[in-house]
Amino acid sequence: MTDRVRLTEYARGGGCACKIPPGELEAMVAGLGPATGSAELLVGLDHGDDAAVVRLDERTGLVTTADFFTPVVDDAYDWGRIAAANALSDVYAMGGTPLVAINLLCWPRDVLPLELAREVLRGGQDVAREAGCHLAGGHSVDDDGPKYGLAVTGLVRPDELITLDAGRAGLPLSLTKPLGVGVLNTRHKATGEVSAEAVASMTTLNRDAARAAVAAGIRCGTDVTGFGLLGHASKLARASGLTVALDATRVPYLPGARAAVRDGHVSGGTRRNLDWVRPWTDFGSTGEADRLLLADAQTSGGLLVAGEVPGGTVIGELLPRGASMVVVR
Ligand SMILES: Nc1ncnc2c1ncn2[C@@H]1O[C@H](COP(=O)(O)OP(=O)(O)OP(=O)(O)O)[C@@H](O)[C@H]1O
Ligand SMILES: [Mg+2]
Repeated sequence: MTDRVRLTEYARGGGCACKIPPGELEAMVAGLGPATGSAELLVGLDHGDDAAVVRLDERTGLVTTADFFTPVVDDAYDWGRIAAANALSDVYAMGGTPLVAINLLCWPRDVLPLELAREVLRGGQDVAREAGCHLAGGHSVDDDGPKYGLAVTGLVRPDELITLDAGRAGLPLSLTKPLGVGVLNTRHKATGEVSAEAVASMTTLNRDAARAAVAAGIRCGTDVTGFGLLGHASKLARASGLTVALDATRVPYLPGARAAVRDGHVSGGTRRNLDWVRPWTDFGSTGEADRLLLADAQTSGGLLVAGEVPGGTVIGELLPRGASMVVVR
């Protein structure tokens, strides 16, 4: 029975493309602050950073984040690994180290066998182990559709924090994973065709990229996930009060990504991302296929950082704020 299940058939939107669109999310959470706790809040809701951070002492910040989503691939073990790598990524994106995580699981127990859920959890466990992060509990709910992810707690040195608002004009922008997992996952959902490169990319931890970024003195960045490169670059530009200039010809893509766009495998989330950034983006003569690829909703994407990092690709730079907040050439 478990062999015949196609998990992506149970997903309304795939992976990070199932997120509430950026504009709607920001309207929804606007005004939820200010902070009310006793610990000093180092990173809160202000700019929509990847995680919240509170200060424990002079040298230690506590990082906390949660992420869960619908199946992006049919293979339960791979989906578990991808969801865990994606959730852990938000701690890495802040320059932190994950310490302990708990599973968040929604499962349609009348429809899908629990042994399949075990496979999902096994995938998450293996990736958490690779990250050196305890997976020590969780919460499980009977639901209409499967969803999985982690709540992760980590540590960061306050002077090594990586945030959206720390950009400076003149810094290069680097990306540490190729784009295209969104369109490849959309193709997988439609046709069953597996992209081994996409699975390998999504299950790769952002740990080494984050360590390299911190070692390089980088203090501004984020991970590229559901809002696509353009969406996350927009948030960075807005928080830092700068313009992001992207060189579309330098952006790396996974094999097959361009063909997947050509064949129409573009998720609703990706189209919404593009619509969201249009008002402040100068696309020059960039064609529609490239615009869609740059807006492609990623799941467990790479880091976008202000600086140069070993293993990353320089794809643009930060400029003083100009007429457009994002410029694509
Ligand atoms: N329901 C909510 N209440 C309060 N804040 C929220 C809520 N949902 C999202 N946020 C905040 O909005 C910002 C953007 O959320 P989003 O999930 O896109 O970030 P993220 O965790 O970096 O995403 P990803 O996992 O795709 O990298 C974050 O700062 C997040 O904490
Ligand atoms: Mg993030």
